[in-house]
Amino acid sequence: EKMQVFGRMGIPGPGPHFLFGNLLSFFRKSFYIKYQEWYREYGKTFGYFEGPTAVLVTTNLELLHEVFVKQFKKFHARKVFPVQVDPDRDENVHMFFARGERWRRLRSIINPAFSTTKMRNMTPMINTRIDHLMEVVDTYGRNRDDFDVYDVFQRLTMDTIAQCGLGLENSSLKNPDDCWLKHSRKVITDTTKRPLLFLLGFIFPKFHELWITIYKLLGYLSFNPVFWLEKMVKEIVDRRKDSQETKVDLLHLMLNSEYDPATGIEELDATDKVVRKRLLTTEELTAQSLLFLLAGYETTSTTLAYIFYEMAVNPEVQAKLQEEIDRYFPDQADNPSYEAIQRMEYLDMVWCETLRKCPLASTVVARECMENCTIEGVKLTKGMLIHANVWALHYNAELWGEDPDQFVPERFTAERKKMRNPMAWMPFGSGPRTCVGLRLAQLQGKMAMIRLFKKYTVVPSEKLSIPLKYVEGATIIPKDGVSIRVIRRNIDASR
Ligand code: HEM
Repeated sequence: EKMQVFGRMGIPGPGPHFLFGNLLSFFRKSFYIKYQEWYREYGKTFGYFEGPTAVLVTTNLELLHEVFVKQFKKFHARKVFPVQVDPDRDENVHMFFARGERWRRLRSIINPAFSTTKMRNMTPMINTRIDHLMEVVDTYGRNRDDFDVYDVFQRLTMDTIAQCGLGLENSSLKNPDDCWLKHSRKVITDTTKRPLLFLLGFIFPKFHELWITIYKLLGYLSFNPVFWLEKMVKEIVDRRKDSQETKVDLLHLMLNSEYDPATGIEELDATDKVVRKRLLTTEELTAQSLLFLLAGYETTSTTLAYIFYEMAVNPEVQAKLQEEIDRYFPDQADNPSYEAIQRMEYLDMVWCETLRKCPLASTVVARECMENCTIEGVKLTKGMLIHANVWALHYNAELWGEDPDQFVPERFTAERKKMRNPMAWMPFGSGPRTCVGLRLAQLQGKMAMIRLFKKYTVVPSEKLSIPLKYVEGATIIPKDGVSIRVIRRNIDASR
C-alpha cells in the first residue's frame, strides 16, 4: 500500500521490492550514477524506495526552489541515516543532523563564525599552512617527481581545519604519519564500503537503536576511527574550557556560547526579558567540533585535487588562470590579500566549473518533508525525502550549453550566470541549510591555487588516470588519487 504512493501521484520510477525497496540497485552502482540513469529513463522527476522510505528525485528547478528555499519551514530536516544519532532526542547532535528549533539555534551560533570579517582574520593562519604546503611541493618540483596531489591537499586541509577549528598546532604536512590525518582518512574511506549494518538499517529504520548499539559494540571489537577522534576532540574541549585561553578559532566562538542544560536555554535579564538565546551544550559543542574537522578536511581537499586534475589536462585553461594570477600578483604571490582573492574572476570561474563537473557532496543534497503539502502540483507526504538530482542538473546541456562533459570555465561568466536559474548549480546545496563552510572552503582553495599556479605549471604524470575514476562514499572521491608533476614556471620555460 505504502509503496503505491508514487503510482498514485502519477510519478514514474523503478518498481520496488516489498522489503528492500530499490536499495539493491545501489549495491553495485553509486547513487550519483544510478540517479543519472534513472533520469534518462524516467525524466525530470521520479520516485524510488530505500527500504520503506519514499524518495522523490528531481531536476525540476521550481520544485527544488520551493523545497530548499521558499518553503524551507516544511522541509527543515535532512535524511536520517540508519546508524546516526537521533536528531531530536540524543545529546551529542551537531548541526548537520539537527533539525527544527535545535538546528536553528545551532546554525545561528555557527553562521557568524564564517562571516567575511572572520574569514579575513583567518587568512594569515591559512597562509602559514600553505607555506608548509609549498615546502612539500617544492621538494617534488626540484626532483621532478610524480606525486599524488590529493594526498598533499588532504594534509593541507587537515592542518587548516585543525587550527582554524580547534586551535591545534600539529602539522600533517610536516609529519605525514600524523594521527589526526590517519584516522580522519579512515573515516572517509570507510564510508565507501557498504556494510550489511547499513543495509539492515535502511530496511528496518524502526530498529534504529538496535543498529546504533551494534555499531558501538563493533567499535570494541575492532578499532573505530570515529571513536578515537571523538575522544580526542572531547579532551581538547575540556582542556580549553578550563584554560580560558582565547584563540581565533571556531571552538573559541562556540565555547563562548555554551550553556548548562540545568539552567535552561534562555538567559533572562532583571525584567525577565530574554537577553541571550544563542547557546549550545558541551555535547553539541563536541559533536560540532568533530563535524567541522571531517567536513572541513574532506570536501576542500577533494575539490582542490579535482581542480589540479582539470588544469593538468586542460593546459590552455591553466595558462589563462596563470595570466590572471600574474596580472594580480606580478612579482610574487606569497601573501595574497583577502580582497584581491575576492576580485579574481577567472579563478572563481575555474573553481565553480570544477564543482559543476564533480559536485562531490551530492549525496547529502536532500530534505525530508515534515508535513503533507502540495508543491508545483506534486502531492508530497510527511516523511518523504526530496533529493536534488545534482549530477543530472550539472550535466544538462539545456542549462549549460556546449558539451557538459568538457571543462569550460566560461560557463560562469557574469552574463551567463545572470541568465541561469541559480538552482542549476548546487554543489553546496541551497537555501538556509546550504553549506555553512563554503566561504572557508573557497578562501583556502583559492589561496592554494594562487600560490601554486604562480610558481608552477601542472602536468599529468604517466600514472594519472584520464578520465579520473571516482568512488562514492559520504562524498565522491578520486579512486586512485590524482598523480601529477609540477614544473617551475619562468625558470624552466627559459631553459
Ligand atoms: C568545497 C568544499 C565543500 C563542499 C563541496 C561542501 C558541500 C556541502 C553540501 C552539499 C552541504 C549540504 C547543503 C544542503 O543540504 O543544502 C554541506 C553542508 C555543510 N557543510 Fe559543507 N562543503 C564544503 C566545505 C565545507 C567546510 C570547509 C566546512 C566547515 C568547516 C563545511 C561544513 C558544513 C556543515 C556544518 C554543513 C551542514 C549545514 C547545515 O545542515 O546547516 N563544509 N556542505
